Amino acid sequence: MTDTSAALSRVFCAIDTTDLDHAAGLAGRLGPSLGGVKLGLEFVNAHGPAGVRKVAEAGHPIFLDLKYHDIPNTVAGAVRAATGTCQPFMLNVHASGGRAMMEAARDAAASAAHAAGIAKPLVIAVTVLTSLDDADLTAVGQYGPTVSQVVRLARLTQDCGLDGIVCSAREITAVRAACGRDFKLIVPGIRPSWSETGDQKRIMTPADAIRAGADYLVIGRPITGAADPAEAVARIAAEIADA
Ligand SMILES: O=C(O)c1cc(=O)[nH]c(=O)n1[C@@H]1O[C@H](COP(=O)(O)O)[C@@H](O)[C@H]1O
Repeated sequence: MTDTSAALSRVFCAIDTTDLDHAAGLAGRLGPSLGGVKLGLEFVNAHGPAGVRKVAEAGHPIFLDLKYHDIPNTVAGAVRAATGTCQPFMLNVHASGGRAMMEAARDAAASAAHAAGIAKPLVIAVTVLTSLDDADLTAVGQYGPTVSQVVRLARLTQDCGLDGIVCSAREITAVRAACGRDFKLIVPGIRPSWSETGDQKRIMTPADAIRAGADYLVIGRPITGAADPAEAVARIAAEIADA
């Protein structure tokens, strides 16, 4: 990849904050080529759908990251409500919520988007959080290397008719082999060599993750915690463009 605009279009910036003005201002400063903005539990619990709509005024597609994990009826209701009020480009559930829950989420997103006359959001499923490693999985009773659990949940997600998954860059090759090229892979746990790891355990650099086959990278603190977030984004785009 040689074009920095194309590189930037693969990046969703995770804006995890309770400060509405900061979030909206940051979204406006990150440039029109940015793939999108991810808003999650911290921001949405503080500001709700009205806050999401405010940040969306910057013009970026919104990844609504609320990681739904509940009984099918409850998740369907949440997805229906969120699709109408937040009009996200993409939203997520936990794959470990199971088949009926994922199918309910898929159908709710489609029917709510149809009713609102908007495009159906991509519905994706989180496999194994990037903050977990093999030992953490074993501690919660899930044995076997993390990659096996990710591939198992990726196959189930695809079989339920969802659009893709969230996984770490380390599982991309195995998931591509199992699920093919068209299944969307959204990849957090991205750490440029110049950034701090923090609570993430399964990490990779932006360039290596794109090289491995990620569709979108989700990057938060390396951008939002930088002295100059726009400069950090430009640096990441240049690294990806060189990949
Ligand atoms: O679904 C997600 O977005 C997600 C899944 C996952 O396995 N790991 C993960 O880090 N995320 C989110 O991706 C973002 C990563 O942020 P940073 O660690 O600051 O780059 C956070 O907002 C997380 O909530």
